[in-house]
Amino acid sequence: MARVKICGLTRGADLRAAVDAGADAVGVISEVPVDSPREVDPAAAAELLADVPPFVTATLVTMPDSAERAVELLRTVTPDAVQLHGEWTPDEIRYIRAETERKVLLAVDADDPARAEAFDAVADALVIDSTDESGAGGTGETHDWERAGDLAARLTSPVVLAGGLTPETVAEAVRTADPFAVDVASGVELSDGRKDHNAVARFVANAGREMELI
Ligand SMILES: O=C(O)c1ccccc1N[C@@H]1O[C@H](COP(=O)(O)O)[C@@H](O)[C@H]1O
Repeated sequence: MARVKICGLTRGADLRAAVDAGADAVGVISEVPVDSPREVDPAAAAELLADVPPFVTATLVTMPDSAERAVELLRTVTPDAVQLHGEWTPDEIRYIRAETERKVLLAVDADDPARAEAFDAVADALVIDSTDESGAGGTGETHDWERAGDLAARLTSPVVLAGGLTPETVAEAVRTADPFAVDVASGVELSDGRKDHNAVARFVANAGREMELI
C-alpha cells in the first residue's frame, strides 16, 4: 500500500479535509518561480502547516534561489520535511539537511533517471514527477509508470510517484510502479488552488486499492 501526500494546499479547510481523509502527508507550496495557483507566501505556509496534527508529515514544497535561502525558509516555515524542485547539487542538499535537520525530498524528472540515481544516496526521498523546463511540478502531466517502477526498484531511497495523478488513475499507478508514496496537487483541485474534498477522499481511498475503485 502506498502512502499518500496531498499537495498544494492553500486553505485550512482543505488541509483538514486531507487529514480527515487519511493523508499521510500534506504539502504547501511557497517561493516558486512559476505562476502557480497553489503558491502561498511563507507566512501563510507557516500558518497552514502549524495546524498539521502529529503523525501527518507537514511538507514545504519550494524552489528557492539558493541553499542559504532554503535554510532561511525552513527556519521560518518549520515544516517536518521539504520537497525541493529545480537545480541542486549534492553538496547543497547535504548542506540543507545538515543545517535544518529536516527530511529533504528532491523532485526529479521522470525522463532523467541518471539524476535520480545521482541523488539516491543524498536525499531522504526522490519524487519522480513530470516537471517543466525549470523543474517545477504541478504540470498535471503523467509519465511512464512502468519505467518509474523500474527506476524505483533500482534506487535505495523511498520513491514518491507524482505527476498528473487523479482519483481515477492512482490505483493503476500504484499497481504498476509500486512506489513508497503517491503525491497529487492539481488532480484533486476545483480551481484557483482550492481542493475538491470528495476527490481528495477518493484519491486517498483509491491509493490503498489495487484496481477496485470507489
Ligand atoms: O503545483 C505547482 O504549481 C508546483 C509548482 C512548483 C513546484 C512544484 C509544484 N507542484 C508539485 O508537483 C507535484 C505534482 O503535481 P500534480 O499532481 O501533477 O499537479 C506535487 O508534489 C505538487 O505539489
